[in-house]
Amino acid sequence: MAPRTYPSMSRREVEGLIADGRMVFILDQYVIKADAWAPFHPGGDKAIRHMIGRDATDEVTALHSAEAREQMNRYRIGRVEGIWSNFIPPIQGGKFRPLAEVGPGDVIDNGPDCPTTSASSSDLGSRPPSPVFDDNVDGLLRKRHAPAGLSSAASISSASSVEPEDGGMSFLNSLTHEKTALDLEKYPSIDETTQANIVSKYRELHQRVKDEDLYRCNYWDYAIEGFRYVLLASTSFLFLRWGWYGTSAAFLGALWHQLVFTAHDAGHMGITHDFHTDSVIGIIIADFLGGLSIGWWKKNHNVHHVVTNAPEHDPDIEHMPFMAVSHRLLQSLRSTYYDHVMEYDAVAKFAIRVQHYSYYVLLCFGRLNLYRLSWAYLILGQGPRRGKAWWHRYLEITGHLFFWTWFGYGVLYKSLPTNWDRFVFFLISHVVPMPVHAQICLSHFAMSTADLGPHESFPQKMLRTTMDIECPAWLDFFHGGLQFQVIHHLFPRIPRHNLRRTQKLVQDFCDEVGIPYALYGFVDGNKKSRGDFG
Ligand code: HEM
Repeated sequence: MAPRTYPSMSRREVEGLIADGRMVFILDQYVIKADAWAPFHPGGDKAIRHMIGRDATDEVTALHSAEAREQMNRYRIGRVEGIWSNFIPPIQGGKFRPLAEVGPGDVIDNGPDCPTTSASSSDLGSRPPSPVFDDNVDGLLRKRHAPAGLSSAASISSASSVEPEDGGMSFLNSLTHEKTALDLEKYPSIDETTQANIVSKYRELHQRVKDEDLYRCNYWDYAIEGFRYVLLASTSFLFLRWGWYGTSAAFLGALWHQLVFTAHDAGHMGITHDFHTDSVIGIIIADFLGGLSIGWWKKNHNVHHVVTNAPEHDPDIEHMPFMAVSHRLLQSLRSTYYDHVMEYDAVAKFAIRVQHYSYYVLLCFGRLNLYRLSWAYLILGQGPRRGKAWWHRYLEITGHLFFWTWFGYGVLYKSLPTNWDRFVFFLISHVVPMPVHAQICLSHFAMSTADLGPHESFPQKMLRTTMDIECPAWLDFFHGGLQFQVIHHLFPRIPRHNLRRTQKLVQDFCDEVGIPYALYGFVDGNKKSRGDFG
């Protein structure tokens, strides 16, 4: 059968479709209209919404299987010529003109009516109502220098006396501009040619990753993980039997800490690469064994991967009123993920003032917050109700009933003699996995939260907003792949045990295109995240 041809579409025509409410993005020079598919999309609609009006080729390639990519061809409606100049998606505040608004004398072409050369002040002027450039909030609190070789996006200035009340707004805005300027200075220019070159080298890198077979999962590595899990579970069980309740709880906590890593791999389809198989693995580990919802996690995490470290869009850095990792959160931003305003109220003012002390304490109770979010997700049916993932919710609910039967009834109620023992067991088992929360925060909290505009390429943004942790290979099991967060963000479906090999290729890529690669020791990374050591 002759391949189907598609009409060439101008940028203005695409704009008109988006103004009419269509979910349109660019993929491999084709215009994709995803409206009909969105209700069935396992990745949810928000991930797609953040790509509207953009060339989503690299994001889509990173997050999908070859079969899903193939499936997208069905939604082609046209093609575009040359380098696509990204719009700011409507969900991020972009404004679009309906085609009807064009008068007879107006030229409709694919020209760059969006600035493409740099995030200049005129670019700022055309942006959504809230300012969008910034750096970390600890910039408000203390002064430190980034280690040599690392972007000064992460370096911080001092202004501990700042009170960002209404009168502080202009200060916050000027800080935003200042931090953005720093990023623009330290990272390659976001002009069209430079970014196109980075994209082209990134695609070559991806080809090298495939040529070196780095997507192939070595199941033996997971057999070793499985052996570790069984060892931790049996040790916990034996100590429970012997009446060593605290020790038993600690081993159970250690098991949960380790299990999260494999749930993360499965959530990204990074084990078998089969959507259903990896989903079931994820549900068994997260829901049946851990009492958490992998569906909630995926919904949250998918958005995090497409808008990493954007204060108003990325749920992974939205922890108001308890913590703020960007000064922009000190102005009651509206979260597009949660669809509500993250108030900078009296509670937030107090909590954020002491966040460098409360940080680790809050992390100790991170798991309790995950229960809350998981239940809300399952009870309110926030997951996909149609499409290939419709049944996940029911399996997850079964998983939660199973979890509370073995843990709530079997361990806490039946095996422990007193309420005090129950309380201590619960506390220890839930605090011991705390390092996983620190490991998750570590990758992003100290990195830039600036928005350099719609023309920054996917690879540059991932490298600017994410850091890796240096550790010896024998400690990889403890970090569970999260130490290679940069590599993971560039290629989320690569199996965890291949990330160390991929790191070398990424370092060469960074050297070639001149993007700093943020690599810290575990302690230094923590100092940066917490922000006031040293
Ligand atoms: C018509 C367009 C699209 C189609 C047909 C489509 C299809 C799919 C399919 C079949 C999956 C299941 C996993 C797989 O087999 O790879 C999936 C997952 C996913 N998609 Fe899309 N997709 C589209 C657009 C997008 C866009 C624009 C984004 C944003 C970058 C996106 C983000 C995701 C994410 C994050 C997942 C992972 C979901 C999970 O495993 O829970 N998709 N998509």
